[in-house]
Amino acid sequence: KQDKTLWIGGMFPQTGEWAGGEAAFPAALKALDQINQREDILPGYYLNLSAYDTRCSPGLGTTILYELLYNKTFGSVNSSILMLLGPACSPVSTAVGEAAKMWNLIVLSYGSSSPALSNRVRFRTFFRTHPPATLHNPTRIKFFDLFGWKRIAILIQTEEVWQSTAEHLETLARQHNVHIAVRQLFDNDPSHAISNLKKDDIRIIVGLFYEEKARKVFCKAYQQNYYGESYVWWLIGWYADNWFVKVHDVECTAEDMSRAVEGHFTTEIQMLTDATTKTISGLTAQEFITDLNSTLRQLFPTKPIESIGGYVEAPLAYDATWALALALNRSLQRTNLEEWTYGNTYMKEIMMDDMERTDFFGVSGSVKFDKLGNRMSKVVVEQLRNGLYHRLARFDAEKGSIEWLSGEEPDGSRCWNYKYNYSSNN
Ligand SMILES: CC1(C)CO[C@@H](CC(=O)O)CN1
Repeated sequence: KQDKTLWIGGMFPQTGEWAGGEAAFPAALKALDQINQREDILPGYYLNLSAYDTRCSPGLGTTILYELLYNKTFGSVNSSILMLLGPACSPVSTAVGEAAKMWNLIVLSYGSSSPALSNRVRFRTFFRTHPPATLHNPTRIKFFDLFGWKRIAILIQTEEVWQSTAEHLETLARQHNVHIAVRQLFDNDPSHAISNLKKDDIRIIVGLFYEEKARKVFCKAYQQNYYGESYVWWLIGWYADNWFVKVHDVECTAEDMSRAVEGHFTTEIQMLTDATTKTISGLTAQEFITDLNSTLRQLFPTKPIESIGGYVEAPLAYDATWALALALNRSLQRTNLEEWTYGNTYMKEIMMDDMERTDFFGVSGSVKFDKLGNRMSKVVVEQLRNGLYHRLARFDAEKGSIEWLSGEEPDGSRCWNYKYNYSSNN
């Protein structure tokens, strides 16, 4: 008996500001193949994906949305897409997510970090397996509490994602009687902001900026002698590992930069679980990555794996595809999805409810959404020592617990404890 087809849309950027679709699309297709082989998921149906390249452009993403909505005929039957997998880039998710709710279309992103997307009024039907950038903040506050760091500054590049993350950090800080003494914004040149931090004798700084600006910040900090053991920098952890010695765009040497950045902490969302247990797909996270690596080597034979767009986020795309299929599988028990049309708010409410029930173990860890449609994940804390990043701890924001990694727990004797047990009462 020929299975009937259910359609979903897909948006995967292959070029642009963030070409996250390069690795995310193959990962999503792997999940789709595995799902369509499972008799217990959407029995009697074949889940088909109509995917497009958004080039990380909001305008193109919007035209693709209309194409998906109004190109009523997929394959041989008239059908509407039940949900949208993607977009990846925040600006595209902002445009598409705001419009999609008007068609009662659920949007499940695997790559958008903008805190603005947590607005449940604007993005009523938006979910994401990629946590918002604000998820770093509870981890930062936890460490400030731990070390009695009471007086903090935030150095912010003027971009929506960083400014809204800073606002969230300030709100959290107030609840934990941590004082955000200074907020310094900069657009392109951080020199003035850094001299202000120095004038205010700030010692603990949270840096919210992209990698290219990070190099500018630390070259200026080096030149103003605003670095060393009396300063504790908290940076974003997903820059390239050697970001500070790629000195092509700053006037400092790799030596200067290495001295300026030595000892800083980073926070990064964990996107591939360390667990060795089988996930919803039957594969362990390692088996998934090994299989993905061999596929990516074939697709991009000349590119080093880590430089393929969305390589780090690929587990989020794989798990998003599973989350989408499992939600539809639940809805199938309650309503006839073949009769779905975009005006059917009754069916939309069922699918929303079933998406909100998402709760399974995937390759990126436990997959669940909070009431704003945000993924909750663990956050890894690292420290740069002698130019190499060391994993210190993993923080579970949901439980508020820190898991110290191999011998890094602060026992008062280790180098990093005396070095950074700095109490900024000044
Ligand atoms: C960790 C990062 C690089 C943050 O930006 C995301 C892309 C975006 O939010 O536009 C992808 N993942």
